[in-house]
Order: sequence, then C-alpha cells, then structure tokens
Amino acid sequence: MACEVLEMIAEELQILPKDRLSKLIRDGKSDSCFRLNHYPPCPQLQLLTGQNLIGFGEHTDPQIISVVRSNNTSGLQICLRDGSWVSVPPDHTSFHFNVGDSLQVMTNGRFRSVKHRVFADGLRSKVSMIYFGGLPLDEIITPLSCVMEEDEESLYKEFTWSEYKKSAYKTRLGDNRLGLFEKSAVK
Ligand SMILES: O=C(O)CCC(=O)C(=O)O
Ligand SMILES: [Fe+2]
Repeated sequence: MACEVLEMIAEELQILPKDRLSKLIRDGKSDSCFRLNHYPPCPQLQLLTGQNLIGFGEHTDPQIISVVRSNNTSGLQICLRDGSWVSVPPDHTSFHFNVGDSLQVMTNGRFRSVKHRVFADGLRSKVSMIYFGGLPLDEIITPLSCVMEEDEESLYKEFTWSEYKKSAYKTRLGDNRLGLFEKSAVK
C-alpha cells in the first residue's frame, strides 16, 4: 500500500520511472520498520492535571512515508502551517499516511513532512501500528533531478540515510532535525 501511494505521488510529480520512490522501500536493504504503540488510559492523572496527556510528543517522521492504523480512539493530531493543531478523526477502518523528512528532501520541499503528536485517550487504551518506509542505509537523500525546475537549487546538503538517522538520534524528538541539513543552516 505504501508503494502504491508512493507511485501515485511519483505520477503527480511526473517522477520517472514510476517506481523511483517505491523501489527504495521495496529494496531488500531498505531500512523500513514496524512499530506498535500502546497508550494506556490514565483517567486519574488526567483528572489531577486537568489536561489531556501527551502519549507521543510532537515530531516529524524521518523516513520516506509512514502508514498508521489505530483502534477507534482519538488522539492523533497534525500541525498546520499556521501552527494550529487539528485532530485526525479516529477510524479503525482507515489508514493514515505521513510524509517523512526524506520525501520532503527528495521532492525539494514540494511534499512536506507534517509535524504530529498523540494524546492518550482519557478512558480507553489507544493502540497504533505504524509501518515506516525507509531507505537503504547508504542511499543518498537528495532532491530528484526530475522534480526540479531548471536552475532550481537543492534546499538541502547531501547526506545519506545513515547519516540522517545518526544525527536524528542525537537530537530531541521535537527538534527540527532536518534543519541541520538545510543549506541555509548555520554551521
Ligand atoms: O501512535 C500513533 O498513532 C502515531 C505514533 C507516531 O507518530 C510514531 O510512532 O512516529
Ligand atoms: Fe510519527
């Protein structure tokens, strides 16, 4: 399914061949992973603090694409350009896709990795399963020449997925991890 969506994105951006993105996560060496998150309900703590409890702090996903499926509980929110947060309606029959930082770089910012966070549900256990489609470790993450306009310059320095991963592990979850790789970044 992740491959199909990447092929739709490739079609939209006129990326050729059509499987240019999807073959990265199909690759036997792709650094993809699967995560299962469990957010137990904490009604007493919630009452005590009078706030919804953060289950997973705000962040962007570093890979190419993430596919999320959750049980019927609310909590997932995405951040809009103006900084406001909107809730993703719970629907255990649907999949939610996040564009990851790597896809943002490969499209030179045409697709943006969206910041998201998760609140624990006040009453029920929230369970999510997420497939993160990643690149092979030695793959260079750089804008694809076929998406670039003539004379368009890359917004990013050149780096491999392995370098990005190492750098991301050294930062805090909510940091703008891609910021370090922007050409305009202060060294
Ligand atoms: O648990 C969720 O619903 C999403 C978690 C998430 O964003 C992540 O694991 O990167
Ligand atoms: Fe995430």
